[in-house]
Amino acid sequence: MANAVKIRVPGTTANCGPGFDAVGIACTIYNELELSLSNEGGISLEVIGEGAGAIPSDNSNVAVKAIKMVLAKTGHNYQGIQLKLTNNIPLARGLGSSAAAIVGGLIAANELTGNSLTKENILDMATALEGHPDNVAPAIFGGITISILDSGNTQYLRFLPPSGFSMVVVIPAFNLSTKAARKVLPDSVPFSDAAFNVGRTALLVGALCSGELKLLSSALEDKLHQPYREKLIPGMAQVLSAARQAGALGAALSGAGPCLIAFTSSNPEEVGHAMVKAFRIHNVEAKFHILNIDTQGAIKL
Ligand SMILES: Nc1ncnc2c1ncn2[C@@H]1O[C@H](COP(=O)(O)OP(=O)(O)OP(=O)(O)O)[C@@H](O)[C@H]1O
Ligand SMILES: N[C@@H](CCO)C(=O)O
Repeated sequence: MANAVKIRVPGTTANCGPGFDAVGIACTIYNELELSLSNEGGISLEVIGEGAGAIPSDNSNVAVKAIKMVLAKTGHNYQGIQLKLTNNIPLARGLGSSAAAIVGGLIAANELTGNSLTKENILDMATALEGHPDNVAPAIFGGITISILDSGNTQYLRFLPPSGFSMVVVIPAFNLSTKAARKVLPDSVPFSDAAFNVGRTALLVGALCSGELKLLSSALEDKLHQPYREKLIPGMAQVLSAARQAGALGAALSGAGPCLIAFTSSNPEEVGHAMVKAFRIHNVEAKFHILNIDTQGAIKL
């Protein structure tokens, strides 16, 4: 058996309202991925926690795809891939579970093959596997990231806000795959909706950079994806409104959903309970986590 490595990767909330496919925040909820590579044998997988019994143990596993991508790129021919996943990030809920698996797989395989890839190489590879950079960038670098694809390369900016806030993530008891949540999006949008989002996204980044958090109320508004995804999440508008009424600075869909996220600087418990109650009125059971910004990104343990 070749040496083994353990990587911890944060969950992430993407879009943050208007910043579709571009803005993401690393959150203090973590998965751990332990990898061993050997010359013989196939794929073996142990999953503890979220996704146990549901995550595939063959080549369709996104962590395995990521590991194989590194092996191919670095010219290694290991046949044995032994994986142990300890998962806290719920699957297909909008907290970047697939990004965490991809980033964990890429970084672990890079560690075991001589660390020849830079974090920027890892970001490009992760974006190629995930399809968009907004979850993988904060999972790698921590903090808040703005990331875009430019001629096949991922450009990113990472920063931390000057003043802290809590994120209340409400997790309903049903899955929604990103694939399904992207299918409901239109091919084109009215010019006025695009302009609406350009302004809100600029305001969002400015508010987060400057600490002018009271601007989040308007800065989290979106017309590019949330209105189309609302039909997939019973009670979404009412839950977001309940968060604001309970004192949140603003609220939005987390990633592709179905989690909803509220940003608050004072009373996260109250906001969480109000959101869960609003979901229950629509016959959706839910629980909430109070998360902060993870500043480290993926690390070797
Ligand atoms: N720890 C894991 N190991 C391997 N595969 C995983 C793991 N976690 C999630 N996946 C795969 O990723 C899929 C979920 O990805 P999807 O993009 O739909 O949701 P998400 O990443 O949780 O949400 P979002 O992208 O909206 O934040 C799962 O169905 C599973 O196939
Ligand atoms: N930007 C992505 C995030 C989910 O992976 C989306 O909204 O589809």
